[in-house]
Amino acid sequence: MSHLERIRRPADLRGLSIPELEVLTKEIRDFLVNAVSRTGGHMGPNLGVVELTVALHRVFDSPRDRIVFDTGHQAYVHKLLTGRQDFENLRRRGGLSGYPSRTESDHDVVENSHASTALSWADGIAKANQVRGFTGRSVVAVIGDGALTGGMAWEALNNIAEGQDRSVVIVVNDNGRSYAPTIGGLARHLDALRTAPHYEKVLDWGKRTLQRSGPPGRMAFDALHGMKKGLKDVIAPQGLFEGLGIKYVGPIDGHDIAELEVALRRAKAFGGPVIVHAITEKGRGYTPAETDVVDRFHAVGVIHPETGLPVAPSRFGWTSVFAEEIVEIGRRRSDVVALTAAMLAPVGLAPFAEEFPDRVFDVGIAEQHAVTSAAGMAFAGLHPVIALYATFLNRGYDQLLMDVALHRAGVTFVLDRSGLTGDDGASHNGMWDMALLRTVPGLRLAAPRDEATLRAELREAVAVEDAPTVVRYPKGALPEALPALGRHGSVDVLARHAGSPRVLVVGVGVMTHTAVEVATGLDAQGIGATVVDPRWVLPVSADLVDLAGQHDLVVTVEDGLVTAGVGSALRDALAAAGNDVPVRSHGIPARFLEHASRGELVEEFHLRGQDIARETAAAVAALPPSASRSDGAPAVGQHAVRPGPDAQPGR
Ligand SMILES: Cc1ncc(C[n+]2csc(CCOP(=O)(O)OP(=O)(O)O)c2C)c(N)n1
Ligand SMILES: CC(=O)[C@@H](O)[C@H](O)COP(=O)(O)O
Ligand SMILES: [Mg+2]
Repeated sequence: MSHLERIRRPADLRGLSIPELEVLTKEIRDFLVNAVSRTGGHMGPNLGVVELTVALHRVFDSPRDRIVFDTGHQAYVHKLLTGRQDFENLRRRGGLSGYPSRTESDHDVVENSHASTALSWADGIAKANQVRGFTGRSVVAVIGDGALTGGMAWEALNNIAEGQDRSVVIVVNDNGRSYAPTIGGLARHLDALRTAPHYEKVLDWGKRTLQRSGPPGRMAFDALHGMKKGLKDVIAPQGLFEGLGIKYVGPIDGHDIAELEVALRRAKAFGGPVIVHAITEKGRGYTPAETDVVDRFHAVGVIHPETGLPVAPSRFGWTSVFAEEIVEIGRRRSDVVALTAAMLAPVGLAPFAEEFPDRVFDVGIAEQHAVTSAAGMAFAGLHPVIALYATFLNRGYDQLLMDVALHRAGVTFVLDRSGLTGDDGASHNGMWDMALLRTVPGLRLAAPRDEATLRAELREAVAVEDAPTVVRYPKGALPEALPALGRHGSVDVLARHAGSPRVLVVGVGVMTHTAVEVATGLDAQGIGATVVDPRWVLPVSADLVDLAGQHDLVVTVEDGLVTAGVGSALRDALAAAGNDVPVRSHGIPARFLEHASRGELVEEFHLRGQDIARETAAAVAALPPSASRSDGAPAVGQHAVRPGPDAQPGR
């Protein structure tokens, strides 16, 4: 039986010698490479925290001492050491979550995978321990150098510094990268601190050499030692943290368990706020990750463990289309600039950065700052395009509302991973953007259905200079092209089936493909359905309201919150127009979703074409006979016009 197999709980670590621990860490790395190669997941981040996590669980007494992981993507080792070693179904329905999960273990605290929150969690837990009289308990927050660039982290540091009698141990897991190398002044500061080992070595050399060379040498060393504070502030300027009132311990070799344990025990004994600065290597111990220049295997799909190469080559997807089109736009528009929150490559901005290095800005994991900085850029004559994953825009909602929209700033938001993403768990689904953005006055949101509409709607978006625009699309591969048969005003007509009563099926974005399947299913039952794509889905256009009002039943299908998305907006608009045509909305339920595949969630929420067709047919059968508003001929057709090349966003 391996050392790892004998670890059932953290206490089992404490009897191991350093040589045994070294065997254990090798076993853990081998386990991670083999397991994550089969399922996909966060390989690099977890290979970088093997020794750190072992040391943490040897020094602290989880769950009495709470250990909080920021973002949570680097908690696989923590799971292995707390009784969870079945990674067969990692990130799959019924298997382990890719993030901490309270239902899996009482060693887990934060399930949210949005970065930069751990210090605030730790501050809150420490305060609660104090108020409740729980003495002798430590709270540990493990935060990456990337997550430390998030504003929340600094709000928390400001507060943690106030609690000089609260034991908060902040472990900065500094591997110098988010995906790419971490940007900004903080990164430079951490770099400076990283050089500190040289500072200590210089001082040791001074002690050994100068003091042995007689009075002149001793005088020189005394002068050097007298300058220690000054020198240290120059060579190893931990003033930033100690100036806040937070003791700084480090930098520590984050792969030396003995050194880590000495530092962590010092920090634990300190009894107040303390930072342990651990220098780690993302992807350590696995050559394909160590040599990966893009992101050190930050997040991988299923790969060959020997080579690290993907088993299935990645397909040309939504992100690739955006990556191409934004470069084309950049060539035509010198005022267009791009912003990313530490995700340049994942959101598809690498080609833009390659061609326009002075017109792309990586702000770190700082979405709030990105949004308001973009408002400043727009005010000063640029057209910023902020590319984010949809779920991370949640963090910049107030800045979008009050800095961009209030000032009618022409800023374009490109939201990748919108809708159901699935395997990354509850906080990664891009399910809230349309519900949130419905509330923003003046904002216009487009949801392309295929490559052509993504290119067209992106071009239309950057042409708007007096309001925020949003273009949102899902994760992964592009669907087939879905050309329009015609247009009803600003609304694309995709399919028309005669029959009575008449149903209007409104598809939002990629869900228009499902809408077409719904109409086909209804047609087979003699129910006439017309399928439309509003393109600019929020605010709901007068053309769509007009069209809906001519039907006997309206069905909407969207990859967003069913309670507050396009369907509910259309229902409200029809009511405001005095039209009582029933509207059946299909979308994502307003609850937190367990990790599963996108397909499993689509099926669970009855969002397949056949599901919606079946439910719609039942609704039609229940319509009162008087409901029919016409002879069943499709309401569109006579008004249909060919779509213009770059139609203006719906007003
Ligand atoms: C608010 C937010 N924005 C973006 C992300 C995407 N993201 C996940 S991990 C990561 C990089 C984190 O870097 P770091 O904190 O240094 O941890 P490491 O992966 O290096 O261990 C990013 C940007 C996120 N999870 N949350
Ligand atoms: C933890 C985090 O936020 C990212 O690493 C995310 O898991 C990546 O998602 P994709 O794999 O969809 O790019
Ligand atoms: Mg990092």
